[in-house]
Amino acid sequence: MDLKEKAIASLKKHASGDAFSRLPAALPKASVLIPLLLRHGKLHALLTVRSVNLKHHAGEVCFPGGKSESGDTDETHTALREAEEEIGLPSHTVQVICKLFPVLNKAGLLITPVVAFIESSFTPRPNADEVSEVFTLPLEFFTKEADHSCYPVPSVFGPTHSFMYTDPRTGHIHQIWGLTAALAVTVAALALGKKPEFELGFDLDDPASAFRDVLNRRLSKL
Ligand SMILES: CC(C)(COP(=O)(O)O)[C@@H](O)C(=O)NCCC(=O)NCCSC(=O)CC(=O)O
Ligand SMILES: Nc1ncnc2c1ncn2[C@@H]1O[C@H](COP(=O)(O)O)[C@@H](OP(=O)(O)O)[C@H]1O
Ligand SMILES: [Mg+2]
Repeated sequence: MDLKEKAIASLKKHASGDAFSRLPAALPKASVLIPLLLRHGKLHALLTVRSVNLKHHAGEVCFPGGKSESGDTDETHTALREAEEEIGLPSHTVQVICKLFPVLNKAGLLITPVVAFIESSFTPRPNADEVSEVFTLPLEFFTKEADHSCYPVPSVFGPTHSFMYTDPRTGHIHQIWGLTAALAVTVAALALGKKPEFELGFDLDDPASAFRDVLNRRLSKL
């Protein structure tokens, strides 16, 4: 099996399917697309920098995504629609792999991560109202200790991870932290089948249990 097939097989083992479809319907929902691509023979992930003019998370690094709208058929539809709106990613060129476990953010938004492969040749067309920059980086970056730090402040699960990534293409230094870092670390560990050099915070063989526990704990406090 090649790198991409291995990643797909490994990610599919952790697909949440519709296991979370019976959660309280009233919870506001959002989706993020975690776009993976092959570049120079390695798995990469695509991230965006949010416009500084946005009301929430201005200037922060995040995956393409956003809130569910009434016309969306499901969480995957939301992720693909948002990615098309934000970075001009044509939905028909995206190979959706799976949905992962949803996470509840601090604002009480239930966020479903949708993992997908996009074409290596994709050229982003950022919508300047929402996205100021798009960049890709090797997925294995999120398994290394070198540019990683950890704060003892609870995030989605375990402590808050933070990474400083210097994009060799632009020289820009990006901080990737909190929710986005937690998702990136998870997908890197699952897709590469590799424990990070730092404490992951959950069992790589059974991440679903850890995510379910965290979600139930958060839901019980609502
Ligand atoms: C997917 C969102 C939650 C909603 O999309 P929208 O704002 O409508 O485009 C998006 O805001 C998002 O991905 N936010 C997180 C960005 C991030 O990871 N920032 C750094 C850490 S903040 C954090 O982790 C706190 C939290 O959200 O619980
Ligand atoms: N055309 C537009 N111009 C400016 N802001 C927009 C916009 N379309 C959406 N937004 C804002 O962009 C943010 C992300 O939207 P989405 O959920 O569609 O990704 C939201 O703001 P907030 O930062 O207040 O959440 C939303 O109000
Ligand atoms: Mg958005």
